[in-house]
Amino acid sequence: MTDPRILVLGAGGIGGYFGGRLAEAGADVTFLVREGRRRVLDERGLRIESQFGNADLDARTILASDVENGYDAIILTCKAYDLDDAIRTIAPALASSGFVLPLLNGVAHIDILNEAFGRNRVLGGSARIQVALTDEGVVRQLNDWRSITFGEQSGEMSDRVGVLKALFDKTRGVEVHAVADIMQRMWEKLVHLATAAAMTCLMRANVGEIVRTPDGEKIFLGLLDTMGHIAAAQGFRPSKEFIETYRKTFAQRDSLYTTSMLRDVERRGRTEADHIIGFMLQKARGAGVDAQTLLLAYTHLKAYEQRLAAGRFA
Ligand SMILES: NC(=O)C1=CN([C@@H]2O[C@H](COP(=O)(O)OP(=O)(O)OC[C@H]3O[C@@H](n4cnc5c(N)ncnc54)[C@H](OP(=O)(O)O)[C@@H]3O)[C@@H](O)[C@H]2O)C=CC1
Ligand SMILES: CC(C)(CO)C(=O)C(=O)O
Repeated sequence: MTDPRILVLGAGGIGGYFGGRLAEAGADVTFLVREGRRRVLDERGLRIESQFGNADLDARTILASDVENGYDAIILTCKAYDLDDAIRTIAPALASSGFVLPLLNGVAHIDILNEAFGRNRVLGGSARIQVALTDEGVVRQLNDWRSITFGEQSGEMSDRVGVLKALFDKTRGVEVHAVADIMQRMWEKLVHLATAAAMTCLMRANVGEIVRTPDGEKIFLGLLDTMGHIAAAQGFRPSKEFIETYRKTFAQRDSLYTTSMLRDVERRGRTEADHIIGFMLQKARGAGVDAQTLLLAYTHLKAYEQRLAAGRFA
């Protein structure tokens, strides 16, 4: 597999950025999108705005109704609430020797994908980036985070992981890591994201705005510890280095850092509350970890969902 046919499901923030960077570097990339996104891509092309270089690309797109078999790699970039539909859509596209690389936040989707495709056809993956799709359909990168990390669930350094890494190595604006401990990395990312998303959504503020309140830093760091205990109870204790890094991140008084979940709330969209915050709460309960702030954040997001569903936002 030297020049894999790659299908990227979704051309939103993550799919548009990483798929776009691969296409820009000459990889064989097709985007599987829905009608609305296709219209924008056909009219305006795929535009990436980034401090690592803007790009205007003619993205090759297909709809679910056009799907044919034969893709060697499918990069899955939907939100968790679209996962079931996405699985149904990509299943006929995956070549018999092909694999799926999901870039969703969280870890719960891995079991679902394993069930659908078999564990040996599903890589683990994680993206550390802040990127959003603007109202005009532009993929806008918001800071200098730009890494993608992936690997076999088994830990093997397989040829297909090497091929994918080599393709990303050719791109600009992407740092790529092929790793032998992807599940540990995904859990660490979940500890980071769940802490950041719970706090930014609960307070409707960025990290700096929270830290500058009298007790914000204490609550933030307490929640980071709680998330670490939850991960440890699942067999994925975050490393000391990881905790030290994020203790600094969540104590930074001038930080402008926000999360994609807060951006979803602010645009009155659906969130991944169940997949990220609800999942961690459920694991906390199972392990007997005290998680009051997490419970509050989850309740807050579920109340928001009800208000959204009832159309009670002006
Ligand atoms: N944005 C960020 O900074 C980061 C996001 N993540 C994670 O990455 C994942 C994706 O997030 P993000 O890119 O921001 O989300 P977006 O909403 O920007 O993009 C998701 C895209 O997937 C498309 N999609 C969903 N289902 C289908 C389907 N069946 N067929 C075709 N297209 C489909 C959606 O299409 P449509 O427009 O038609 O609904 C949408 O454009 C999430 O799990 C998120 O938590 C991880 C790190 C950072
Ligand atoms: C935590 C962060 C910013 C890191 O990539 C993220 O994943 C998100 O906002 O969804």
